[in-house]
Amino acid sequence: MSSKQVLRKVKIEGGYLDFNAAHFITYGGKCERLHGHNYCVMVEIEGELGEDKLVFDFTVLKRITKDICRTLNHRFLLPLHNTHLELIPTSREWEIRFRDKRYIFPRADVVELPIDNSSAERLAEYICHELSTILSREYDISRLHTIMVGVSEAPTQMAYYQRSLLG
Ligand SMILES: Nc1nc2c(c(=O)[nH]1)N=C([C@H](O)[C@H](O)COP(=O)(O)OP(=O)(O)OP(=O)(O)O)CN2
Repeated sequence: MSSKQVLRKVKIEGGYLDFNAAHFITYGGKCERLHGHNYCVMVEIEGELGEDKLVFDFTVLKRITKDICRTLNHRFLLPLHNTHLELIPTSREWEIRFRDKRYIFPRADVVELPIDNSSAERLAEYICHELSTILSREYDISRLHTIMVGVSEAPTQMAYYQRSLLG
């Protein structure tokens, strides 16, 4: 076979790569009503074949992605850096204010995310960063070029985030 560099892609999607969560986003000067989605996650990795003729093991990729989904499942997705919201933490609760609206959530029901809005775009970016961190810490990713995460709120709407894994 030719020794030319060939870029291949692996993708995981479906199965238990999902999480059910509550959220609202702020946009256009407004704050949505609290609602939930059955979010689905997909991951694509581009890279070169390794010795075992795999780009990256599906089984491992699914396990890590499922673990990340589990941290978001059955939680309120709190965007810690949303400047349109006033966030007031107490030892047991998170109080969230937007103008005259006020929510109080038990801390145990909240996942605190280092993002500025819980849009599908930012959730895809967050999951992609978490995944990349774990992959680069625990696996040889020298043959991998890019990683992309997609997050869908519903079958009709999905957002993607892609980043390089090189260097
Ligand atoms: N690019 C994006 N646009 C929107 C996002 C997003 O994350 N990225 N999110 C929302 C809202 O959070 C909302 O959850 C979705 O709103 P919408 O599709 O209008 O409403 P439904 O889920 O109820 O869907 P129906 O098709 O109306 O049943 C908005 N935009």
